[in-house]
Amino acid sequence: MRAFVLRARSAPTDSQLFLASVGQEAHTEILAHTLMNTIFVAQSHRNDVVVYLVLESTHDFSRTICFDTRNICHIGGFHEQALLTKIAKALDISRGMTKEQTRVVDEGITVSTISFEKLVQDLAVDYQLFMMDKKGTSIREQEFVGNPCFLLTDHIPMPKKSFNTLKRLGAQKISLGPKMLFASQCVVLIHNELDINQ
Ligand SMILES: C[S@@+](CC[C@H](N)C(=O)[O-])C[C@H]1O[C@@H](n2cnc3c(N)ncnc32)[C@H](O)[C@@H]1O
Repeated sequence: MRAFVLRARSAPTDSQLFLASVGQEAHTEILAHTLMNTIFVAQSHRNDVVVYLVLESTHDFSRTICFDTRNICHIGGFHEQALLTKIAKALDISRGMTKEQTRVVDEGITVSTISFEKLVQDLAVDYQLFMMDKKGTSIREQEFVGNPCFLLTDHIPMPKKSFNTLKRLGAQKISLGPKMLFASQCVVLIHNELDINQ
């Protein structure tokens, strides 16, 4: 399995605010683009990928929306609007949830009130964590054994305190080259590298 975590620090957990933030400062379209490129291939979707979108602009708890491609049946299309609608639906379903609760959104899709820190601690049990960083080891020099999990952010960088948590969990920094890319571009390059080498 390949896992991808997009930590969207500026993404609102209120569905209406989330949808209204497309093209605005929070750039919530990043979530749809990243989801699209992580899950879909031409005429199909991958079936060995789990994507976690962590939305952190909230009055109560972060929302972690999980898309597990082993169980997803019909997501409603791969265009931006379909994916944004699905995320907004998950946010609506999550209203009123207490800390560390999970609800089913659709087949293969869940929403949880768990934080990024708790999520990565849980993922570290089954996955080797890789933090995407322009200054890390080149992905072409990295050997992948077992299940990799790639950690990305939106346009707001990872806060310093998270680095200590990630270091403790053995996360390694991986680079895709000298240009600063969108998260949605990173996932294409990561998939391609693994597709060729695994
Ligand atoms: C638009 S970038 C985030 C930019 C953010 N302002 C920063 O300074 O980290 C989105 C995500 O892609 C990752 N990323 C962008 N270019 C990369 C590269 N060349 N190699 C590895 N990761 C990259 C970043 O680490 C981040 O997780």
